[in-house]
Amino acid sequence: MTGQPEVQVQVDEEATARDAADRLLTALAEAQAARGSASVVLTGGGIGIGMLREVAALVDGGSRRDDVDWGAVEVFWGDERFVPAGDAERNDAQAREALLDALPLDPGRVHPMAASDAPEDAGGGDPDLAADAYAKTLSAAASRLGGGAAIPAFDVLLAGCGPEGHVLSVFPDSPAVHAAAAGVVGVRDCPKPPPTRVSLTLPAARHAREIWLVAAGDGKAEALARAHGGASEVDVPIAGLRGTERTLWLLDEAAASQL
Ligand SMILES: O=C(O)[C@H](O)[C@@H](O)[C@H](O)[C@H](O)COP(=O)(O)O
Repeated sequence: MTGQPEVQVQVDEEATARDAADRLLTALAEAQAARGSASVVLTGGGIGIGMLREVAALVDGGSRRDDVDWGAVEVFWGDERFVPAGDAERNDAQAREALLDALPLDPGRVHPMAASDAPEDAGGGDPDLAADAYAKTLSAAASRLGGGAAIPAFDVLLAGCGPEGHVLSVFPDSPAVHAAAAGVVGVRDCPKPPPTRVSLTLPAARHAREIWLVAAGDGKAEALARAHGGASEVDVPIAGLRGTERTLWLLDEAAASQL
């Protein structure tokens, strides 16, 4: 597991999202060159989706379009809002609108978390059932992509940061942050609406080769400083983000202002 994160700072949120997009295209292309496949874990939130729009701008007819063999990219989610399919609140709905629907992805390699109105045997109706269903999805993928028996060695896991240091749908001193096992959990009474979600645990996220925390705005500065200063992951969950090969914080000047 890597030590302190590598921090890269851009002038503002737009530049941070563009930098993250440029880096993601390079990382996916490098993963495919090295291993013949590439896997990315997407997240939600303003900059999590904003960077996907920047990827779309880079690949839309531009020189970067053919950098990545999109049919060989595996797409996962680090967390999802447990609402009906197609609900605009869903992270996968926002990702599809921002980027995915414009790419020649293999639908069989795009792995959304269950919607609340999915059939029960597909994880619908209860966030714990959805978590169990996603754990099975990850286990099947792990056998194809490599990594531990249950969790793939994701090439890049993207994460945002809340003002109190939450990441994915893992909040300070919550049941999810105390989940010691590498897995997927149902989240209830989430402080950030909508209240019911499904999320990877921090130990599951730490299977990723690279974890990129992408954050902007002075509202994140204190949490980032606390995490960088040694706070526990229970108190500041972003402190628990450590990739097996690299941990990268992509920040704007405001978010980095207290480091
Ligand atoms: O589903 C979600 O809401 C995200 O997974 C969440 O973890 C988000 O990334 C952070 O809350 C940052 O969101 P902003 O970038 O909008 O501040």
